Amino acid sequence: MPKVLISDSMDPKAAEIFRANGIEVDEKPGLSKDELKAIIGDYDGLAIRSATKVTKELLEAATNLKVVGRAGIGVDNVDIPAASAKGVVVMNTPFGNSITTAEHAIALMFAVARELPQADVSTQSGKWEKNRFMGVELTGKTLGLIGAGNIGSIVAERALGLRMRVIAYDPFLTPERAIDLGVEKVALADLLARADFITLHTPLTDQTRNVLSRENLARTKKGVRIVNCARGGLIDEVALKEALESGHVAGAALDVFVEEPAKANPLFGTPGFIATPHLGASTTEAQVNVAIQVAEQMSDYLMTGGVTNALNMPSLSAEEAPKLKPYMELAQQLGSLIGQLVGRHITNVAIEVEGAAADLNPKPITGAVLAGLMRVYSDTVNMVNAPFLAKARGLDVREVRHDREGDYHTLVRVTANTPDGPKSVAGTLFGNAKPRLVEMLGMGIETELFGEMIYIANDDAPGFIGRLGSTLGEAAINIGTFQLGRRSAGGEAVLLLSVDHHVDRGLLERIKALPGVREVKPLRF
Ligand SMILES: NC(=O)c1ccc[n+]([C@@H]2O[C@H](COP(=O)([O-])OP(=O)(O)OC[C@H]3O[C@@H](n4cnc5c(N)ncnc54)[C@H](O)[C@@H]3O)[C@@H](O)[C@H]2O)c1
Ligand SMILES: O=C(O)[C@H](O)COP(=O)(O)O
Repeated sequence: MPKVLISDSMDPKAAEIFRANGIEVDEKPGLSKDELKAIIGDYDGLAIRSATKVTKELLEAATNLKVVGRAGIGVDNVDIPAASAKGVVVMNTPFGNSITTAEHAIALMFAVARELPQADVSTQSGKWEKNRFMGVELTGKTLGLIGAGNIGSIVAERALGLRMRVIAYDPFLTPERAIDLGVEKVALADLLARADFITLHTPLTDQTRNVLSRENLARTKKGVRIVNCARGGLIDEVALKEALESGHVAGAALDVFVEEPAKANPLFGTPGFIATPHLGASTTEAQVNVAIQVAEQMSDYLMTGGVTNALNMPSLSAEEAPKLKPYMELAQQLGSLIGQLVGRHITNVAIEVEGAAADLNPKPITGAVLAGLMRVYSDTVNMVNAPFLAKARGLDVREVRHDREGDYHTLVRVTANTPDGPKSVAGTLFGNAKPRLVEMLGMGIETELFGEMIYIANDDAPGFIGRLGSTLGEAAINIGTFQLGRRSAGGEAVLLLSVDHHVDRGLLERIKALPGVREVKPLRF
């Protein structure tokens, strides 16, 4: 039974769903880094929010981990390249808390426009500072959105309802989408110069880090008010403090900080500054949404292989997964066979599908071929890390889909280009379920690929099979299956035999020494 650890506080619905899916679950929010590292090896899945840091070091200790599920959007607390290299799927719930976070941004915009938190503290301390708190209206003001994705779009819609004018800087926003949203797409410099309010809704990346840098803050309109419900690190906090103190920035409301938990921060105590402790997603509705989604997605993956909202693997729905499963098994076997036949000499690989296979999502098939192929480099390779490993090795991968149907109702062919020319293997499914090799190096041969096998290329000549049988018999090696393919009578032939025992180097040398043998390789599936 797979085991999942929930290491951040999460709605109880998550644990209920894991249990209902037959998954054992432990809820241990608030563990220290070392405590988490000490137990992570026991778990197949890790469900987190933003507090748990999934570092390379933690992943190294996570010897059984298959999936990290983020109940929320931002995954900057997960080392995705390290997870991918380890073959761990990372998934998030990209929509579950968008409305809630957009509402928090709007709430902070009002709060900063009318200094609501400051007025609350003053009033409750017995002062009646009616003249101190002179705010501004939102109506008619220009709101500058930096990032117009899921959350930014909802903020835009709400702001238009408040009769604001909305301009947006987002290099990936298409002109059509901007028209749909009712926003004006602008360059960053234009946004900085024109916005009365700026709200940030981008992930933290190398391109967005410090997007409100000291220089860019200086380019903003005097009296601008700034809201950040996206990520700390998008704004230079020290420069923002100075801009608030000088009065260039009239107010700023931040939900997120460079360092979290933000127990101390240069901005704390600065006039015009409002802080919330990363509450953007903290509503009952959003937390129920993301808990349900993450538990369902992780359960699908652990129990059926279905993949939804993964950041390092193509999606595979729970409906597709059972249909694709035998294909992935076949694809992995073909990749493994070609890898074992040609070793590390492959420069590029083509994965062709025809017949029924051509109607399927090709990505999982490609991933499975690469997972088999890349075994020549690493024993720990799987569908998640194989494409990354292939890329790192400079392997060029091509997917080809044929509409034609050949001799088989469904076929997957893998062709590797090597310095000795192209080498290919092909397989089908018997009864839509059982993988079978049907072609090898241009010759028809029909066999299952399993356990320990021996591949022999030889000259098709009388007496060879008898001599091979005797050689194996003398070594007490029992033959399980025996399949022969040949290009033409008396020409080049291939043999694939499964054996019940491990074949040592000495025996392989004796087979190689038999008359007519061109090549011998042990295979393992
Ligand atoms: N405070 C919270 O509790 C909270 C809650 C939810 C999400 N978030 C954060 O909000 C952010 C946005 O979430 P989302 O769901 O809208 O994400 P999204 O992926 O839907 O949208 C992000 C947008 O940023 C744009 N973008 C990317 N690079 C950019 C750049 N260099 N300049 C300008 N725009 C750029 C993208 O094109 C995209 O449209 C994420 O960082 C997420 O982690 C915070
Ligand atoms: O990216 C997100 O989804 C938010 O930052 C929410 O973070 P949280 O789950 O820690 O509240």
